[in-house]
Amino acid sequence: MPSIRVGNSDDPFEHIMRPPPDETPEQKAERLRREEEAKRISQQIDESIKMERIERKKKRVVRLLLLGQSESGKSTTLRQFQRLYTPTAFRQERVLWRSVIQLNLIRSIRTILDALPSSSALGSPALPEIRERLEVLRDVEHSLIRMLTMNIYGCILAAKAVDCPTTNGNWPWSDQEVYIRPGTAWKGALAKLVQSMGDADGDIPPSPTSVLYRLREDIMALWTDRGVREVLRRRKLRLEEGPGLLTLYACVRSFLNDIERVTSLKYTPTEDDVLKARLKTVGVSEYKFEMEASAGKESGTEWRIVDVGGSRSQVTTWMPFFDDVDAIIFLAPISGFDQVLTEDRSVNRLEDSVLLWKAICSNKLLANVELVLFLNKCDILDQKLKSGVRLAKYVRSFGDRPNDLETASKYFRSKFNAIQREYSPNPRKFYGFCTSVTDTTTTAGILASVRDMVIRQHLKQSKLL
Ligand SMILES: Nc1nc2c(ncn2[C@@H]2O[C@H](COP(=O)(O)OP(=O)(O)OP(=O)(O)O)[C@@H](O)[C@H]2O)c(=O)[nH]1
Ligand SMILES: [Mg+2]
Repeated sequence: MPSIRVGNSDDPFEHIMRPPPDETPEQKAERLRREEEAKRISQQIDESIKMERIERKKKRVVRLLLLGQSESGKSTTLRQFQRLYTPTAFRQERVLWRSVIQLNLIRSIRTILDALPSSSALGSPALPEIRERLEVLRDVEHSLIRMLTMNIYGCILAAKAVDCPTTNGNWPWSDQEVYIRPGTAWKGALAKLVQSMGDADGDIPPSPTSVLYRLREDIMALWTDRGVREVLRRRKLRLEEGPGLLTLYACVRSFLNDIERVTSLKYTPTEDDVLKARLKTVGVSEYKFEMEASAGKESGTEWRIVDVGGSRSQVTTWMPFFDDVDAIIFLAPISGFDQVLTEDRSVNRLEDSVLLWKAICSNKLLANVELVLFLNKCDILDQKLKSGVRLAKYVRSFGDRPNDLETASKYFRSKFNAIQREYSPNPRKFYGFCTSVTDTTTTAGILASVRDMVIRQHLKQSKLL
């Protein structure tokens, strides 16, 4: 490329910038003033670029991965993070969960209806009529699923024939569980849908809210009927009572302990309801947020929490996220010692968790990643043991230790710790907590410890780089 040579200078701009030869003293003073001003502005810009760079370096992006089998409590843990660290957004989104919670409740009622024998010689004399009136809930369930699936633009939510056992499978939707696709887009889509309905309740016809309200007495009568309870007991539809939550069977979540509240016309989910709602995850989603100043932490810390689908077919999607992660929270729902996986009824839930834990501990890609173990669903474990289920019957090595929560959780903790010690490629510290992630008070303290540990680990890693 030809160069422009003017005078003795190699600088092509000198020629352009050189003052005119006939410059008057006034013009010169004005030029110098302008040059001084330009220099000041340029220095200001340089300074702000420098500051921005320092800020960017200081800004922490911490990555946390949630792992564990399906229904272990990963998404619930993520919601706890959201509740604690982005409380405003979490509160605002509560209304979007109403349809999911209504569906959870209706599912449980339908499971009970399906479990009842057709003979009318059962429970109170009014039961046959009650059952007949409740049949309409099948249609409501159908329309709620449709709304949560096809009607939401682009099938952001989807219903799929999954692994969910049914009592008699004679209903077209009985083996389907609604799940969410990755990302938070479903919330936006649902918000738009609720808005577009235009009515105060945000329902679609037939309004699930009004049907549930009309049937609330019947629902309560069904749920409290002694004959019905006896059938559920005989058919081994185990009732797992959590605080305010009652779980029927492995895959059916319900709000049967809150019928009056959930079926009211003005029902808006509470924060606890959102934590207890069941919406299966399929795929992997990264949730980004900055801690709100109101959450008591400095803003500017960006968190990226990855929530994965835990069912067996989903495990292969975890791998790409092993790179560049600061810490992993692994959830093992220890209440599942006497349960099987919904997707493979030949596999014991606890055994599956142990195998997954072993695989994570021994993974070379994760050799320097901190592992935090949540022995989850301790509330259900407690109730199970108190109701007389003997742990040693399912876990022989538990032997004749006392059949209580404290002994059982200590036992599990030491077993998981031993696996971690044996299989980790490099020695690592063991962080093991007994959790009930639906419980906000205890979980808040645990998540604060995890947060501090993750930030410490992140800083340590940054210094090593
Ligand atoms: N009682 C009780 N219920 C819990 C606990 N943790 C989670 N749950 C409930 O168990 C159900 C499953 O929890 P999720 O957080 O959806 O499970 P997940 O691991 O995300 O499951 P996938 O998305 O299928 O992988 C939800 O209804 C939760 O409210 C707990 O500690 N105690
Ligand atoms: Mg999930």
